[in-house]
Amino acid sequence: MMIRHALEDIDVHFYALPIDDIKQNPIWVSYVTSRTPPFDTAYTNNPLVIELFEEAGIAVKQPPMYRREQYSGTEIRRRMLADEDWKHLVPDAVADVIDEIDGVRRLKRVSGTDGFDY
Ligand SMILES: Nc1ncnc2c1ncn2[C@@H]1O[C@H](COP(=O)(O)OP(=O)(O)OP(=O)(O)O)[C@@H](O)[C@H]1O
Ligand SMILES: NC(=O)c1ccc[n+]([C@@H]2O[C@H](COP(=O)(O)O)[C@@H](O)[C@H]2O)c1
Repeated sequence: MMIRHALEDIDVHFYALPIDDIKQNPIWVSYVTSRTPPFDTAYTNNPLVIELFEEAGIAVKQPPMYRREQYSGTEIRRRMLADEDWKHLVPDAVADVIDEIDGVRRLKRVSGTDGFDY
């Protein structure tokens, strides 16, 4: 929903296909291609995904990282947990969805533990 809203706002036409993590690397590329229209290039920076697609003979392109120190899911979640500013790091549509679903409170709740801090 967040990706869809953000891309609609900048008039990018696309469709998203949900693909499960099947946790079986040897058949993962076959699983992906069985659920997608034909494609000749995969775009990713994920080392495992690069390896699996290249092994299967599918071309991979790696988009250059842009201001990675701040445009990072890990960094944005850290800011949410620390009550620091984060909305300027995501598209407006994404911030709206996170607000609508009370996302920061939910993140704080699921980041807790049921044990001691050692
Ligand atoms: N700053 C960035 N510039 C360009 N591409 C990026 C950037 N951050 C993530 N990507 C790419 O977007 C895709 C999705 O990345 P992902 O969802 O793992 O984001 P992430 O910020 O790495 O999240 P997390 O910190 O939770 O691992 C990957 O192909 C990744 O390489
Ligand atoms: N065996 C598997 O289920 C398997 C293998 C490789 C990647 N994946 C998933 O595919 C996705 C790849 O996304 P990115 O290329 O955007 O990192 C990730 O969610 C990753 O966990 C799953």
